[in-house]
Formats: sequence, structure tokens, C-alpha cells
Amino acid sequence: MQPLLRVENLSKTFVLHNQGSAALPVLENASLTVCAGECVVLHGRSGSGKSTLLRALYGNYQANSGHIWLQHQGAWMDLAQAPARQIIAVRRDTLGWVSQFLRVIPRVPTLEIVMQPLLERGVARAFCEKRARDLLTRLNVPERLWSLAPSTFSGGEQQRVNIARGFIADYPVLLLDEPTASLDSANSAAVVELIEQARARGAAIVGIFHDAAVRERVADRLHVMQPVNTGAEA
Ligand SMILES: Nc1ncnc2c1ncn2[C@@H]1O[C@H](COP(=O)(O)OP(=O)(O)OP(=O)(O)O)[C@@H](O)[C@H]1O
Repeated sequence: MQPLLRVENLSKTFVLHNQGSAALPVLENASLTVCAGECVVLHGRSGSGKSTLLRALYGNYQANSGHIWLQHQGAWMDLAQAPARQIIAVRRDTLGWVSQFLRVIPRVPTLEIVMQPLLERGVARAFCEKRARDLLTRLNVPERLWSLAPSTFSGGEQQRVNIARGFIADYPVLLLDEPTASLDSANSAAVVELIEQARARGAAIVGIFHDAAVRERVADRLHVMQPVNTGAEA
């Protein structure tokens, strides 16, 4: 199998400047390889650093040391060292992020929000719109809502709009932050199907799923996270 993402000795310590600069080590030499067509689920106790690792992989958190090697446009690049401009390009073409939360853009209709990641790649509008309609239908978002801005939608409706947006482009690497959290079983099953399709087309997927049934269905393997031992309890 072809590796698309290689995390090497990634460490992250949060420094709480408003609390006497307390240092909170969360990741210590985290290492992980994910291949095309593979779904690796981050697993561990609450507070073991799953979200921190996923956010570092998306470039939201700057690691203190280590590497995040990513296959981007046919070459390896280190996301941990990449300038902001390159991170934006990586997010457009290579690295997808799907979470349960929609960042609502005022007055922009649902269909536009879902299409945007594909439009930004220069894909023809008619194709983008067809895909957006297909995804919104699969995710049971009623058609009467598609022309409205989602700011007034229910939590579950916003979540499904966000998932449609996250799956509209065929990203080679997908990061999933609890995409099925608080969905009912029919909608959760629709998301699981999207994940299985992404895996089948060769996406490398890293995710967090607290629902054990979903985890068992999508995970090729678990990456078990241990809380960093600071020695403070000794
Ligand atoms: N932005 C931040 N600033 C300071 N500390 C943080 C920050 N984000 C996370 N932490 C701390 O890092 C530790 C790991 O948090 P993280 O959210 O990564 O854990 P998790 O395994 O995803 O937990 P859960 O399963 O409860 O969501 C926690 O102790 C948390 O308080």
C-alpha cells in the first residue's frame, strides 16, 4: 500500500500564558503512517490528545518538534514546517477536514457553501452543483433548505451541510473529527457510506469516532494514544 501521510516524532506542549505559563505536554513523539485506502482511527481516553493530533495534522496547531510528511501534488512535503501559503494550497487540493461543526457564513446559501471547495479548485459550476445536490440528498437535507443560509438550521442540519461540504472534493487525505456525533442512525449510516466510498477510491483517512459501532465499521486499525507521562504523579 502507498503511504500518503507519515507522522514522525511529533510533540506538542501547550503553554498557558494566562496561567503562570503552565506547560501541558500533550503529544510526545507521536508517530503514525497512513496509506491510500486505509482508515486509521485515533483511540484513547478523554484527554489523551486525539483532537490535538488531528488539529496538528490539519495545520491548526504548530507542533514543537517532529514532522508531518504529506504526499502533495506528487511529492513529499512537511506540513509541520510549511508556511501558511503552502498550507492553504494543501487544504485546497490534498487535505480535507470534516467535523461536526459548520462555520456558518452569513447570507451564503447552503448549496453555495457545499460547492465552494470544488469551485475553488476551478471545477465547472454545473458539475459542482450536481455533486452538491447529490450529497445533500444522500444526507437527507430537505431541498427547500438548499437556497437558504444555514445560520437558522438545526444543529443536525448544519452538521449534515458541513459533511456534504467536507466530502464534495475527492481529497487524497481526509481528517474526520467525529463527523457522526449526534446524528441519528439513518444519517450516521449515510456518513459511514461516504467514508467507505472515500476509502474505496484510495483516500487515506484519519478519524476520531466515539461511537463504538461506527468505529468498528470504518476502522482498518486503531492508533492507540497514551496520555503523556509527565512524572508529576510519581
Ligand atoms: N488549545 C489548547 N490549549 C491548552 N490546552 C489544550 C488545548 N487543546 C487541548 N488542550 C489540552 O490537551 C489535552 C488533550 O486534549 P484533546 O482535546 O486533544 O484530548 P482528546 O483525546 O481529544 O479528548 P476527548 O476524547 O475528551 O475529546 C487536554 O488536557 C486539554 O486540556
